[in-house]
Amino acid sequence: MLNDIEEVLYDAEQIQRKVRELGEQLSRDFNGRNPLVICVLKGAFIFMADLVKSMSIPLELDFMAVSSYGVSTKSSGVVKIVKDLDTPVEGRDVLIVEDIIDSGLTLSYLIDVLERRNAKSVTVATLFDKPARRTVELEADYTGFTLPDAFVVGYGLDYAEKYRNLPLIGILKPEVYIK
Ligand SMILES: O=P(O)(O)OC[C@H]1O[C@H](OP(=O)(O)OP(=O)(O)O)[C@H](O)[C@@H]1O
Ligand code: HPA
Ligand SMILES: [Mg+2]
Repeated sequence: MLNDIEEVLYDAEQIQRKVRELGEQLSRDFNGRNPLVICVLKGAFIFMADLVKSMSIPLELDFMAVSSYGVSTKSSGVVKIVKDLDTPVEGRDVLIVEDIIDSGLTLSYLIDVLERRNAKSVTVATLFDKPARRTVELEADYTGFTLPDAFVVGYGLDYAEKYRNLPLIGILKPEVYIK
């Protein structure tokens, strides 16, 4: 798997340190609000698991699966809800946990859905951000790392469902996806 990585951007230790900082910050900011923390599957599953372990306040979890990339390094532009939440969001302080914001299409769609369901507040925490690729204007409230304009994998992020289990984040060699 590591043979397919062109460059490691952040190793496991750097990621763990950042996730801990974000968790501590979120614990301070959401203290007393019992947030509904939403994991955007599949990509965010590792970040979510590590993040909530660093959050020392009462909170609830739920999961939503959306997909727009398929077997491609470019967004199809069509965001599909593959699995919806089990919990009503009306009146709740919602914290969306994302692995990466790239074009911004996934997140702008999700924010819209949650606002239409009358969430009390919608806050976004993303571990990675690729601002150079944005097609809709959008910024996260909490960001771990800003990345260059390259297709990355690891720490939950995939190419064609592979590499999610790498503990680091790295740039995928273009020859893996350019045939
Ligand atoms: O800002 P965007 O251009 O919308 O890209 C970001 C989204 O794309 C990826 O999900 P993907 O659709 O690949 O599904 P996955 O999480 O199951 O891999 C990633 O996990 C984000 O949710
Ligand atoms: O760079 C990326 N890698 C993996 N999945 C993604 N989804 C959006 N951008 C990316
Ligand atoms: Mg994906």
